[in-house]
Amino acid sequence: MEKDQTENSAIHLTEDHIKAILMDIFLAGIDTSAITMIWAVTELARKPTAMKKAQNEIRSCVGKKGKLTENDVSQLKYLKMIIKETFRLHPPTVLLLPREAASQLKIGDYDIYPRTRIAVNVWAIGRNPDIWDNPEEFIPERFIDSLIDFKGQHFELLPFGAGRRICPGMNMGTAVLELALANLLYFFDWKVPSGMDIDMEEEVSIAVGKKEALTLIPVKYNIREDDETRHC
Ligand code: HEM
Repeated sequence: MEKDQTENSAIHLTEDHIKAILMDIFLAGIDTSAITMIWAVTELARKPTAMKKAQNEIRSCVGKKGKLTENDVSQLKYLKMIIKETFRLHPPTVLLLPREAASQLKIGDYDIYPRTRIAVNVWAIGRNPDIWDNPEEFIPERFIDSLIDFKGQHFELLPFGAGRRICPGMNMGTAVLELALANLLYFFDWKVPSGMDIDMEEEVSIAVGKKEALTLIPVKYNIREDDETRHC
């Protein structure tokens, strides 16, 4: 970045800018994606039918190629539903970033005065029974015929926020998640150790992750002779 700077650059970046950009990527970008990945695998481990369905989709798409690319991932419809459903139940930034009312307004029965700090509880919105059927249950299929997406246009599902302060790393975060999750599901079957219950307690912090580490046994998937590469 520093090397690309010239006298005539439209934007002049100092070393402090570069440090801040890197800090943003590490603080805002890594925990959130890692936490979402852990919740997705946790939910799938608790719902083996959904895990199997996702693996069938991925394996029949990749076939004997033995390698997943971003092009493959763009075709994986069920995987994308799993990610949406994970964001609904486990948005890592549960209260988004705080807002401040610029002027007097009314939200429902509440009068909000200027400069009031407002937190949007997207965790609660994602579990609101007035919006979602069986809200506590992990059901990726609920998105089959639904137009609801998480890009800030549908207020039922706001894991990345909305408006001018929407997460600028949304596309990168989603791409990383899709590719990493697809790889984990393609290369391994995941078993819950016998006699172990999966704990769902959350660890309250800026990004809300799983309190207890997730322990699963990976079983390497062997590509079969009859696996065909289908263009999915
Ligand atoms: C699963 C992945 C991610 C989730 C769920 C997520 C979620 C969020 C949320 C909810 C906000 C606040 C938006 C609001 O209040 O309206 C935010 C802000 C932000 N995110 Fe992300 N994020 C993710 C990945 C990333 C990545 C990969 C980067 C950078 C590489 C990133 C950089 C940022 C930055 C810089 C802000 C502050 C933006 C501002 O204040 O204007 N995020 N993110």
